[in-house]
Amino acid sequence: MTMMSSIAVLGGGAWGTALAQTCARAGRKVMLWEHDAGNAQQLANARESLFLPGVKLEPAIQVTRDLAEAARADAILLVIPAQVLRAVVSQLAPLIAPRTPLIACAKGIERGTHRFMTEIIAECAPEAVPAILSGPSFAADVARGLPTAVTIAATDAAVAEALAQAINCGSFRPYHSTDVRGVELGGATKNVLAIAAGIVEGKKLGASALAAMTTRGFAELVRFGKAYGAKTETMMGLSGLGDLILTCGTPQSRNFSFGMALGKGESVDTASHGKLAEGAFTAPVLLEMAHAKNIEMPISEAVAAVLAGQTTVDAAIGALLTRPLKSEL
Ligand SMILES: NC(=O)C1=CN([C@@H]2O[C@H](COP(=O)(O)OP(=O)(O)OC[C@H]3O[C@@H](n4cnc5c(N)ncnc54)[C@H](OP(=O)(O)O)[C@@H]3O)[C@@H](O)[C@H]2O)C=CC1
Ligand SMILES: O=C(CO)COP(=O)(O)O
Repeated sequence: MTMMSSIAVLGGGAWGTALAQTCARAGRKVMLWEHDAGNAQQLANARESLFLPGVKLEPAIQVTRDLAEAARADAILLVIPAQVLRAVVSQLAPLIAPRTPLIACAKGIERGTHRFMTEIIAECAPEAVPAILSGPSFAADVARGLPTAVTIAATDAAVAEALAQAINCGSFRPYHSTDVRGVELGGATKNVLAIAAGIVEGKKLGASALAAMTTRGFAELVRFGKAYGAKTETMMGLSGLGDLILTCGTPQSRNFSFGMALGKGESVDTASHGKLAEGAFTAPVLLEMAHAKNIEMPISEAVAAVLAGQTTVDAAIGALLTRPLKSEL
């Protein structure tokens, strides 16, 4: 694979801005594409994203609203919410050169179709090379250059390795992998579990309950992953267990803080406080996919039921605690 000297980042939200910073620090020529006029203006003039206030863009980052300009890059990071990925990749597909790597950075599964992020890329841009970036990494930490490790996966090992090289900058350390499904599935699933962990915190159920929830949540992630083709080692790595530990442990996670608000009695409609909590979108589709393969996921099921208004937080906790006793394994 040839050297990737230019990288486009689609999405000037929190994570897109942080990844643009990283790519610039890695010495790449960076084009940051933002669809919203107000945020694009803020990025270009104030050199700050509305989603990541206080972080000044590296001078090497150019901002554009022209998708065709961004499409000329050697590799493109797709840093937009999971549910809009299809629309953006469909617009992008006719503009890119064949074999351009398109790296999904969203953590979700498409509602309605049950498609993982790289499946959407393969469908909408068949000439591109799909890849996925995921792992324990808060945008605010990465943007400030704090040490972070993530995983980047593509089916071709050489592509994954070249992408990892291209975005590696001292503090931001990407491991490479060919287990695409394992990497994308971990990130999507842990967001739902982080909502459950936040509920535990919001209800003040204690540190022991939080550890139990996180561990039994990981058991659900592994069951789901095995059924959908993930490697066990991947689920035990950065994009699975690593990200689960991160987002189940701090209100810095938007999914966790969404759950915390629910646990404190806020309504589903207001609990996100206007921030993106991907797990809320993933929960119902995760459950449909679990049911399709008869996989038991009681914690995820409880989150989905609370979000759909089918049960209350208290009733869901009571139901989880009174399930019949069973073998741990
Ligand atoms: N923040 C983080 O720490 C991390 C986030 N992620 C993942 O990255 C993904 C993006 O998250 P994040 O950047 O934090 O979210 P933000 O809400 O901060 O930003 C989302 C960005 O996507 C844009 N967007 C929304 N709809 C569209 C659309 N239809 N077309 C084009 N752009 C659109 C938004 O623009 P606007 O709203 O102005 O329309 C905004 O610029 C999520 O899947 C998240 O799970 C992964 C790792 C870390
Ligand atoms: O995925 C993340 C960190 O790895 C970000 O988590 P939140 O989307 O919950 O903030």
